[in-house]
Amino acid sequence: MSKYKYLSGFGSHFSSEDERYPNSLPVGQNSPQVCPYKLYAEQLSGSAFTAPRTENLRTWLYRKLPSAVHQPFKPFKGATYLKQNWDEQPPNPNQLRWKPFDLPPQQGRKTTFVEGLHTVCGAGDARARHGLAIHIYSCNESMDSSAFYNSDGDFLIVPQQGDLDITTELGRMKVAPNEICVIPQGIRFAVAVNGASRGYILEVYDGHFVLPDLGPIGANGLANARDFETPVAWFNEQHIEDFQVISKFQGSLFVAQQNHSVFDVVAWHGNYVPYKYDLSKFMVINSVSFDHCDPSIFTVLTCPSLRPGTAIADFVIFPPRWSVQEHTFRPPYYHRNCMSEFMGLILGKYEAKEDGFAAGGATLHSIMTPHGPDVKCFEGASNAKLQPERIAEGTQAFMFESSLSLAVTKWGEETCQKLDAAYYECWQSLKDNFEINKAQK
Ligand SMILES: O=C(O)Cc1cc(O)ccc1O
Ligand SMILES: [Fe+2]
Repeated sequence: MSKYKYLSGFGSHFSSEDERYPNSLPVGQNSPQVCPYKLYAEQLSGSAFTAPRTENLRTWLYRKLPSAVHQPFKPFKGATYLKQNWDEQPPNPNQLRWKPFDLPPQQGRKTTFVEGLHTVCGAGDARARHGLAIHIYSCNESMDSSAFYNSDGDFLIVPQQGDLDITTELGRMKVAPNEICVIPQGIRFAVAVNGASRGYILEVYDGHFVLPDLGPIGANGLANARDFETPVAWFNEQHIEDFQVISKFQGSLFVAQQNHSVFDVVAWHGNYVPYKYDLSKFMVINSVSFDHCDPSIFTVLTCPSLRPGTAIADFVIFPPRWSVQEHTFRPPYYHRNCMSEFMGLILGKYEAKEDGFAAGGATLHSIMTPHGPDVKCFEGASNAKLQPERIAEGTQAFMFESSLSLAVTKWGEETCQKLDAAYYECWQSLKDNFEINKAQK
């Protein structure tokens, strides 16, 4: 039997007990004078106590020891390239493309998920609770007797290579490439891997991810709430004497020692939870008449700003689908955007650029930076016979789209040595096809 069990739904109020400990959840109240099994009650708040009901997030944890039982935090020196300093480099308005980011070297010291966090770009300040960061993780070692939590915001994790076996305070989940997970602010988790693993992380400081409104689409479609999966309660019965808790706080990492595991939650209830989602379950909506729709139709999750309809960050995918538009240039249009567009590739090829944009790599088209299909894509799609066509079969590209203007770190621009200096060339041989013929005059 699989060790992974999930509760289905998004934004639900769940209750879960480790099946080995029935009746561990208090009935009818949160703080009994003495909890079942003499557990400690601890509330984890993901919103202000007074947030409106629709946004109010909290979970009650029933655990062997409260989280407060730990030694003082000290600086953690293990993750050299995790940054929240957006002034390392001068601003760069160019189209940027990265070749696949390195996996850790096979020889020598191994790297855990936390040690392998590399910040590529970002904006804002975790202290002001506004902004975001985009990281690449690259690791080949499981976290052992340690856990990580992010005091600064939520992590949306997009594995590109290697399955992640994630133990959280609320339970265990397996997240494979073409699946994603969200670990909300404060929730402790440990990542185990099997071999070299790599992926992308969108970190948001402002608030939490929600499903986009569907407007005229109606009550169903895009990412359906029932397809989100939250792990069931599980605690590690093994006693661990020497456990390290690593915290990201105001952009820096700290570590505290404690004589018990953080994975000691026997039961919990609430709506502030980690979850995973299989991208192949996305119900694609698109034009069945003419023209190319804006990519907002492919939004899986959004972290809204206070400005209506304007996201701190959207997580958008480009899934396999039928393309059927008539008298239409079907690939993405040429464009300039008042939003930042960071793209990654999980599998296969991206239709607007079949060459040069490889799985495990990335592109960044910053605010107002012009971009669009390369020459090959333009020529091909301008001359293609328009019949129904299955596109992006076996592929999955995604975009983190943000209303913030993102700065690239020194690691992103220099140290990683993956920037493709020739990227701009993909547009240079686009011809001026302008012609005035009789029919148009
Ligand atoms: O730039 C990109 O490739 C992403 C993108 C895709 C699309 O279909 C329309 C606009 C857009 O920015
Ligand atoms: Fe774009």
